[in-house]
Amino acid sequence: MTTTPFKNEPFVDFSLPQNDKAMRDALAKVKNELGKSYPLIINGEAVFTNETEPSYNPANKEQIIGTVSQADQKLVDQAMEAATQAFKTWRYTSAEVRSSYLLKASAAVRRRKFEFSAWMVYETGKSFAEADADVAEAIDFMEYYAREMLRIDIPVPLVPYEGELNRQIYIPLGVGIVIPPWNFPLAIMAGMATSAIVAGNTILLKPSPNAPIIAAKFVELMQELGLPKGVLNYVPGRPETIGDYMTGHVDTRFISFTGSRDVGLHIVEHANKRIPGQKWIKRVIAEMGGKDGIVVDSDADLDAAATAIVQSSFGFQGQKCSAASRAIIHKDVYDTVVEKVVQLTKALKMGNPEDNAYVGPVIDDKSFAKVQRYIEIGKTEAKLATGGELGPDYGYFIQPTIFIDAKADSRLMQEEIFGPVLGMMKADSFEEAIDIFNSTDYGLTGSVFSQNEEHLAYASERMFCGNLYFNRKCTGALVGVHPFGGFSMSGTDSKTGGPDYLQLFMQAKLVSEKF
Ligand SMILES: NC(=O)c1ccc[n+]([C@@H]2O[C@H](COP(=O)([O-])OP(=O)(O)OC[C@H]3O[C@@H](n4cnc5c(N)ncnc54)[C@H](O)[C@@H]3O)[C@@H](O)[C@H]2O)c1
Ligand SMILES: N[C@@H](CCC=O)C(=O)O
Repeated sequence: MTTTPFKNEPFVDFSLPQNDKAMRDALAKVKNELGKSYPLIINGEAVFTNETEPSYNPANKEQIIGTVSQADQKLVDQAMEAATQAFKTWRYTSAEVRSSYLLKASAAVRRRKFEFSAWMVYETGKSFAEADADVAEAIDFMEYYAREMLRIDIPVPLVPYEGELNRQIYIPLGVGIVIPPWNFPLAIMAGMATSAIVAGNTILLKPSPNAPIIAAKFVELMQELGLPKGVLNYVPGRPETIGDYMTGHVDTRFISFTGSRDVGLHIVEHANKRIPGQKWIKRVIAEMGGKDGIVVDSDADLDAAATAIVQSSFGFQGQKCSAASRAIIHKDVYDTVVEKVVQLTKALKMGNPEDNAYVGPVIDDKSFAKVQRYIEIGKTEAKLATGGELGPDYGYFIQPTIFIDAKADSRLMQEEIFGPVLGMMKADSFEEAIDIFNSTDYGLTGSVFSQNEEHLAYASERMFCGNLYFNRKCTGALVGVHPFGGFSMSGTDSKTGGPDYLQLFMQAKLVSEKF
């Protein structure tokens, strides 16, 4: 199958009236669809259960986006059986056919991009631009992985050996459990689901309880495309009811998880217990938290640095694993950078994502309480420079908050908050700034603003993070361009959107023919 070369999906320019109108029309259309009930999808069939869970709009706590049926362990077994049966044929389906489903899906999402963005505005409180970037990334993942599967399907050249024909091929693993987070509810969910299935596996997709409707809409789309039944099973359910059951299931061959450090570590530990009758070591791909930072050198472009700090810290209310929750500034420019960052932050508009406000709500009551706890902790560890107050009480709104004169080993600067809270501190030297950056358990993203080539070379070698950016923000990796994943407690460095990713869901087989 020939395809055009991969290129990233362009972002929508909402400053153009026609795009702004298209988005608002999509919001109106989706608003009329709020409140529906969504079933499990097992073996291509809709399964409604008595147990259901509502998904709420974080910007309007009373508004129900939809209610979702909930799987119990019996239904997980049914889904596991469906996936196991489907694997028997899907595994031998050609790479071209498997890839074609992803190309059709990306085209369908592209046609409906405003609609999918509208679902994210309602279900997760994303601004227009953040929702569009999520949709664009979902399209990119599918376009990229479709092409990657075709590339991997061509055996790599081995050392020639007289009288033998040898080739190394990649074959799928089996039935996987795909467990995405809520914060990139289409992009990461779709990327995780389609990478596993294009590699020839079949899956049980357990969506986040905070974003099950968007996942349901995506699964509907895959079904409309005719994806064979049993390949993608939609199995929402309470983690405490089915989480360990799924990841500890004897028929589970691999787990693709993206989420918090604690849950990721729990899954790694739980999946490593061999179940009687289990014929393999479960493979776990886990992408976890971050405590990312931006280092500003004494010779940096201070306006560019300040803008990048604010974008990286408060885009989507700081609810990104890549978000800059730390700014580490050379002492010579500290006061100037603090002043610029505080000024830019005070200018950010908080409001309803439906009105395209830049700062929307945090995702739910638990996050709302957690961020407030860290603001109180921050007040004991550093100096509050701006923010710290709550927004309108019809949603989970918290002002973008900045603490200055923070200490490297404080909780504020060590623990993932996952909200609109930034800690700023000064470093006596560039080298000390790099040491401070490296002083957490995480290693996901980081940026350096400097015009000193030697310092950039030093950072390239010494800054310990999976995604290191020079003179730009530390969020917004592009599929194929910035393979994404981190070290230490940020996960297994799976590098989503990169040339090594699909092989994580496959195993290499050597075929040797003597003639
Ligand atoms: N490294 C990355 O690429 C990346 C990307 C996005 C988010 N994240 C991280 O994810 C976190 C935010 O997402 P979240 O709140 O959804 O994380 P979370 O860990 O609370 O949940 C992630 C997923 O795990 C499920 N889950 C929870 N307990 C489980 C269990 N015992 N067994 C099976 N599944 C279980 C949840 O239902 C959800 O689907 C942050 O820490 C963020 O840094 C990391
Ligand atoms: N890949 C995204 C972050 C995903 C985690 O939340 C970025 O690069 O900003």
